[in-house]
Amino acid sequence: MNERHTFESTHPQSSSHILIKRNTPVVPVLLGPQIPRREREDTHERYCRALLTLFVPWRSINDLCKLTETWSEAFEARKHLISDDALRIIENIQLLHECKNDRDQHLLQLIAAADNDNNIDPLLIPDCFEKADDNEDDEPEELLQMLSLIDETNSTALFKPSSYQEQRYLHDALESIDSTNRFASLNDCVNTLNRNDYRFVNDSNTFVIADLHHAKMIKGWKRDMETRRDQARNYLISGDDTLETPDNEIQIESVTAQIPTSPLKAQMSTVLPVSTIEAASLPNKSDIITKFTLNKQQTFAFMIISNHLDGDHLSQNGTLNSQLLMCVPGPGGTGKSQLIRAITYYFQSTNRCKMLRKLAPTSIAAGEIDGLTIHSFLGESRKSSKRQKRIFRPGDTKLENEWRHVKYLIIDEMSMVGLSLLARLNRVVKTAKHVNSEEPFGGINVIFFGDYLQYSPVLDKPLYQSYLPVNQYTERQIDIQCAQKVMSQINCVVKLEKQMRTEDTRYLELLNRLRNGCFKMEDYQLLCSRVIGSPNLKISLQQSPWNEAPILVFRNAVRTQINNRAVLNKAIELGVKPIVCVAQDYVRGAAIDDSRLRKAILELPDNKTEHLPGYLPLVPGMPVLLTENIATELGLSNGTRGIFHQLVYDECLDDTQIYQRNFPDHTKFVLQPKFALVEFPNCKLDSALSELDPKIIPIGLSEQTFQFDMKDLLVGNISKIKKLTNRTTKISIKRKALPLVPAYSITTHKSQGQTLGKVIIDLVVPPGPVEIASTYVPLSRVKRLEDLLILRPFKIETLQVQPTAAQLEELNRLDIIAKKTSKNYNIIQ
Ligand SMILES: Nc1ncnc2c1ncn2[C@@H]1O[C@H](COP(=O)(O)OP(=O)(O)OP(=O)(O)O)[C@@H](O)[C@H]1O
Repeated sequence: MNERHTFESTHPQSSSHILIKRNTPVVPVLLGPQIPRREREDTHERYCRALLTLFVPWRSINDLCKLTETWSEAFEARKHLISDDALRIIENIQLLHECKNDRDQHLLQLIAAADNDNNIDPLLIPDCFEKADDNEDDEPEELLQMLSLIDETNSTALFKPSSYQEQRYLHDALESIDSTNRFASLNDCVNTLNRNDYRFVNDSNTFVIADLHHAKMIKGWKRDMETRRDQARNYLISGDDTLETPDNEIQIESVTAQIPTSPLKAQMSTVLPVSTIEAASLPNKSDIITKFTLNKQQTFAFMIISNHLDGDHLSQNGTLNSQLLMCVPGPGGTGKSQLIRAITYYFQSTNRCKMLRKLAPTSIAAGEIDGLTIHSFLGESRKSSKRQKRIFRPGDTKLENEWRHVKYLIIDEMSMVGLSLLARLNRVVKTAKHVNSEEPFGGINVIFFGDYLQYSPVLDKPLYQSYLPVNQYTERQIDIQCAQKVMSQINCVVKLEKQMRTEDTRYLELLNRLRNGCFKMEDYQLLCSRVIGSPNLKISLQQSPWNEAPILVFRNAVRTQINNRAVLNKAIELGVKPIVCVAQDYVRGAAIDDSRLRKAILELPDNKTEHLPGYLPLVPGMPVLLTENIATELGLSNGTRGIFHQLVYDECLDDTQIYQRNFPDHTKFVLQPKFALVEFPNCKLDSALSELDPKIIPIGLSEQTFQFDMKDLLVGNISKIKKLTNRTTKISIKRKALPLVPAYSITTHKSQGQTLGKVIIDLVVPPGPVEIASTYVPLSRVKRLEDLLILRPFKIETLQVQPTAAQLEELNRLDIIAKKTSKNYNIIQ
């Protein structure tokens, strides 16, 4: 029995807590932030404070540190009170910090070994490698106090774009849209709006005050959605409709001639743009090729994969590796998604859908192919901090169950997959499969789809990145090299070249020249004929269809401003009062009192606030984008388009003065929204939620934490600035808001992978590097030139960007493998 001690009766926790002294040695794991490093000057004070509170007996703060002492003086003065045992623990804490350097050295040896024999055991590489100093807490109280010392008139720029050119760019982009007639109602009315006698209708059907019934309904909807999401995910992972797979269940794979009959399965497999499936008996391969009207190249790829699945590859050319590591590259619109649908249908119709896993780097791309995001298998979500990452170990039954039956892995939108992301996935799959670590993905067959000339991954290196020697190896560098090795082993390539989306051959040829870096003067002239204001262009942006066409821009700040204007313009057209939801921001659980800080944070573009907007203007019938993955499995993810129907909110009084500058005087600010009802036409819910129409989804408040740098707000205080230079000026903000933004304008990045009806595109690129994707992605979203308008005159040079050397090298490599593939599989061509 361990020794137990009670607290004194005056101790606040005396009735609920006791102290236990363990008889056997244990390794304590401290919860909370890590103990700061001893040797760093900027963290030494915090180091002393942490050690004093942990190792020196104390009852009140005065026992630890006098008012006149610094924490390091207090620590020196009380060090003798720390026992020898405790001093050893302190040394071990420091040792732990130092061990991280040794670990790096160890990783260096691993990569050297990997270079020699490509034999990295995934279990030897740690799952989460954190830079030791990354996660030290900020001191918001101190920073907020400093802010209160600053004279408001001294602190000018609250939110300023990084450079003059950038500022200029944002200004010019907005001016160009303002000079069209797109927001004519807003411009005409701007004076009327601010006049007190102007009458707006309060739209009480759309904006409804919450009551008890709403509170009850939102709880029920949430539960219902969660159950349906789990069912859908379970089906996508295991092909089963049941929620749990018991650990000890013996799984027998049977191949029967039955078509899946579950309503969920039927519902998940109906996304067929070409024709509908009404299969009564098992179709053979040629039936599927006909059903999906696959072209020659699509058919070739389909046959390679389906033959491999059926074991027919063994009878092919004996030199072929039995593991299929395939790549299907193709420009936008060449039918990659269509081919994936046909492959999926083959797996389904032969009752082998458990063997196929479809993943994509973004939730929108995953939704396109009825797949899941790569991230959802890595245990990393946007919400979870580094410390909350799921750690995968061999023997993790949940992990093994998730991958038990998977034999084929489709990875779509490969241009957006980074080397480091691929390496992490490779490691997870190897751990799950428990098999020979030499084989990429533990022997699973992998098929990559995508177009390397489209947008590349954010904060990661593209898969085609060639090897660059580095001085110091980190886990990231090792990851990158592992993934490069995987990509170098691709053994089968089928290129898709026939354009299936674009109907306008002249425009198609223009797009091809653009992606190949040989854009001509006549192409430029053709595009110029679509610039708004061109003499022969007789269109009005005030009227359908152009008043509904999304405006594709490069910068989030421009997108936000255009959206605000578009919503206000629509409100005026409808004669309704403008309504704006304001986010609720907190620092350490408390609302922000300082009005400058509050305003500055609310005005941040939503790409800096974990996609929760500070201001969300709303008008009935407006297009919106969801900014959070509510249920990717049900087609409700970050980037999904919807139509706003209703807002339910609590009435609350607040000082709205601080928001007023951004919106007209008559705007109503909603500070406590409860939920919004949004129609998502492509949502995969099989039946309507209780009391709602089909496809209407309630979107509740979301909570996210992000960092805000107070430097710009603090610059006025010269005397304090020195103190700040050596430490962080960032504070953590917790925001509650609806995860929705208006979708009148979207960024070009978000448009990748979508076919759009009519679009208005800005082709003037912002300061900074330009890649082919910058113009190719937005221009290739439409089927015909006449579906496109260009916001303002642009330079031909923007469209004469060449593919990078690394891109060209990889495209050539894939070309060579494609030729070999064609020879090896000539029987099925
Ligand atoms: N074999 C086919 N028969 C008929 N229509 C097809 C075929 N292949 C593709 N399509 C149609 O062409 C359009 C573009 O196809 P898809 O979305 O599959 O291309 P993609 O290569 O995935 O494009 P992106 O890279 O932009 O996502 C779609 O409307 C699709 O239905």
